[in-house]
Amino acid sequence: MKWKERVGLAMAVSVVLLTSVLVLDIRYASSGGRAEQTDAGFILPALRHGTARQKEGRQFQRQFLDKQPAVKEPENPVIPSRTATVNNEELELGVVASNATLNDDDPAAQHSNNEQGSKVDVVRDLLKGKRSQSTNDETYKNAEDDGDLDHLKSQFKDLMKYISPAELSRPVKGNLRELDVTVQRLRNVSLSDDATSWEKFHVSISKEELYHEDDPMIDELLQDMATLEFYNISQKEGGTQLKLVIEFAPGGMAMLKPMRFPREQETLPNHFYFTDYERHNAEIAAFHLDRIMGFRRAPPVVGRLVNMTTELYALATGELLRTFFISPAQNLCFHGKCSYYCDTGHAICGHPDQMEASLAAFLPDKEFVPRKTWRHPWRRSYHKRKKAQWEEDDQYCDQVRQLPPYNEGRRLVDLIDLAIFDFLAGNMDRHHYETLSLFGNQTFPIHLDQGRAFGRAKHDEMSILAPLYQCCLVRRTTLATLLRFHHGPFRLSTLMRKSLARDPLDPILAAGHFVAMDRRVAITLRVIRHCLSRHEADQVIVGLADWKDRFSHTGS
Ligand SMILES: Nc1ncnc2c1ncn2[C@@H]1O[C@H](COP(=O)(O)OP(=O)(O)OP(=O)(O)O)[C@@H](O)[C@H]1O
Ligand SMILES: [Mn+2]
Repeated sequence: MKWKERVGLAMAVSVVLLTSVLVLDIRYASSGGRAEQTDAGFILPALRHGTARQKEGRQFQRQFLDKQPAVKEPENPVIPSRTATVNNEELELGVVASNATLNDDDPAAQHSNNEQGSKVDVVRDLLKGKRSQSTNDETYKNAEDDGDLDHLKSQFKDLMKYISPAELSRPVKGNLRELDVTVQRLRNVSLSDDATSWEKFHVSISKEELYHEDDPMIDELLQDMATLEFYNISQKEGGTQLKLVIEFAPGGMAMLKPMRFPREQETLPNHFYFTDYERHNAEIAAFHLDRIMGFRRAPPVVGRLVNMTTELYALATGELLRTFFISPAQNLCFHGKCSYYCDTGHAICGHPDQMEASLAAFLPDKEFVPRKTWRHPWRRSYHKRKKAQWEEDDQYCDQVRQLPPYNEGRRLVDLIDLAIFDFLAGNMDRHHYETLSLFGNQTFPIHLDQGRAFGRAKHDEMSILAPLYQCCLVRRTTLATLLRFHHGPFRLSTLMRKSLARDPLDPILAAGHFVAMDRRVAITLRVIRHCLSRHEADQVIVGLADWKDRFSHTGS
């Protein structure tokens, strides 16, 4: 035998021996624990169950798991859009584009647009009254940083006559008449002394809001979700992207959305609103925004740094478990099973096994408090070439106003609140909404699923405001809130920064989003002003007559 052949033979023998050792190790492990095959190979059960074999297991995965046979092709390749221009088509606007004749010198209006010459540019110019001058972020510095509050106050003076000056300095009290109509009352339940924060949350939900302003129970719930030990995890059925249902030992559940990308990564330019990734930080920020706006219609959400080894892998079973693997960079990853982005090419990976996530408090069980799902009248087409009717018909709102439940009561104006909330957050993904059927139809829509908000800080998606500019309808209290955000001294960006600072994963948003929110407040106010230039104030501002009555009596 030649020297080269001998070396070759020796190497072949050692490969065979090494493989047998590996196989034996796995067999051994599987007799004690539950070795499971993943898409990318085997993972030692030691990782899954407790700490005894954990160190050894980690060493094993470091050494070998990335050397397993090549991973499968992604099961679910995402088909990219063919042309970038389709995006602009989606952004076409109706009534604002054709009618806007607004003009003011709000520096916040001078926003940039990456898509030169798009239809959105046209709308922006119309709203602005002249071509945007600046593409520089400096333009949108917070006013309080500049000591420039007087300048802000000089704007929208025309809108000030619909609110009282006191409403600029503190959150407005909505006209919440039925705060005492609660789950507790309608279901006739009482709480035990050792009730969990979830139980307290559930029974206190009212016909008007999910939780009461300043209720300390919400902080308790956030704290619990951020710190309590996970007891069980499973994949959330339904929905398009991966979500986990977390159960905590004392009872109580949360919906987990994992972090996929750093905060700075924006919606990919070729992604539609319906192919965009969900962002855990968007869920967190949207909860804070909803609360700051005084709606309290979004379930509480908190950020948490999750240990994937001990908190996820150790508890995963079945199909979910089989999707865990170690990446070539030695990070622990998994992808779960769902219809979008649940494959090896779009796996969620830790550093090496630490992962940020958002945890949203579960609403009460549907058996206990049933919910009704409604199709949103301003739903987008969710198709890369088709448009929805409202995108082409400026009179669309006239039809909606005829239909129950939009023909009477609060629902239509609630959807306009929701549109303003979504516009501030940049969320285009509002296809359905839910209400608690226990409370009938005259109750709020729950603000659920904000995972696709905060995707583009420099882009203002005007079409999100379609319910506002097509119906020309807004609650007086929402107008007061927007004016307060605009005038300061605590502008929306300041309030958001302060509120988000309490989250364990702060900073939650990249800086550009704070600038964007202040800018969008001003844009929304200009749209309302535009409506007021075309319609009687009583027709536009809901609750104006009531307030005038009260104001003339009390003077406050
Ligand atoms: N906090 C919650 N408590 C109870 N159920 C919830 C909660 N959040 C969401 N759900 C339910 O789970 C469903 C899916 O959640 P979500 O909409 O956030 O995920 P998604 O993947 O974005 O779904 P989709 O792709 O359908 O938009 C919701 O329609 C809702 O019925
Ligand atoms: Mn969604």
